[in-house]
Amino acid sequence: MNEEHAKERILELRELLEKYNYEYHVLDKPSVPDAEYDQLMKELIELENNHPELHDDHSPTSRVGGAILDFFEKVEHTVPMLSLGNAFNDQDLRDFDRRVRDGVGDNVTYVAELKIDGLAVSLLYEDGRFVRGATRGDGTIGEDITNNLKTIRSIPFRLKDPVRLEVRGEAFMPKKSFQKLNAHREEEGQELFANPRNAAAGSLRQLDPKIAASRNLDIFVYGVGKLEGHSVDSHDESLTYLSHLGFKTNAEWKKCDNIDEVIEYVNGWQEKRPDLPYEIDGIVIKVNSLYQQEELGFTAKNPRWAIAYKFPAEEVVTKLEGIELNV
Ligand SMILES: CC(C)(C)c1nc(N2CCN(c3ncccn3)CC2)c2cc(C(N)=O)c(N)nc2n1
Repeated sequence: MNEEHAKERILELRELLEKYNYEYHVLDKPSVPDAEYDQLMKELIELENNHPELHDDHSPTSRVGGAILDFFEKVEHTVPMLSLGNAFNDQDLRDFDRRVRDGVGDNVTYVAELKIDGLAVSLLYEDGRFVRGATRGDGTIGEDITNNLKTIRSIPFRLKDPVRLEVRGEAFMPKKSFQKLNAHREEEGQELFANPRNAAAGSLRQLDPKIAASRNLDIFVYGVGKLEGHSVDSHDESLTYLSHLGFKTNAEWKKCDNIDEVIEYVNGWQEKRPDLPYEIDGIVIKVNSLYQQEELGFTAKNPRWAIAYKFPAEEVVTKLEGIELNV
């Protein structure tokens, strides 16, 4: 194929694949089967390899994780990603509720949500386009894993509104994908992952994005770090807005009018936990009003307006060379 023709074909494929990618990742309504998409992508990768002079960072090939990185760039979070205080029983939750009501009075409602057991990440959007994704790291400095996060299909590349937004979420590996991955690794005589959280973290820390792309990772977004171009007054409103924008939020969250309803929700999910298709390690409880969150503020490292109720570790039976251990 001569130079002129190759350039034409590359530009044509880039446009076509961007359209298909937008349909698949944002509209979730692909107009071509995956096999056709993959075939066109393969053709473009080949053509671009033969014509490095036509390289373009915003080619669709950059989405499927072309270049293997030597290291991850450091990223400073504009709004630090805090950690959470823990509660281990009902009394801890009642103590938390008392502290909150001492701070803001008795007219307080909570939002309770499942605590997804994965890896906390932050996604940055400018003009409604996904520009960068990073690990939580130590809460202030994380690692740029944009290329790996691009392989998570539930991360929208373009939002419904052109907002500048930093959104937080938990990337995770569904239980079924974890079981399949470990079964494959066992066949290959490779070391197994201990749990889905380690498998998700290990996958997102791969320098070769093609490996992350093969791990069927997913994400639930749970909060906003920074939001320009729109305003919300409460946490339940921000969750609703995030799903309007095209994000995947966890549908099990519940607005609770008092701590008794929170305790009921916590006990309910402690029972239903094994039936979920993903792992959770507890429940996160947040004061719903953003104004009251502001009033309550933070301790040295945790918000006073949120707490994580931790479930006891699940009974796991580990077969170790035929010896049954209950750990
Ligand atoms: C925005 C706040 C601070 C209230 C907050 N912080 C969270 N986390 C902080 C601690 N994180 C953390 N991670 C590693 C080491 C220390 N802390 C991991 C995220 C939340 C995690 C989940 C979840 N997992 O499903 C959730 N539904 N809501 C959260 N909300």
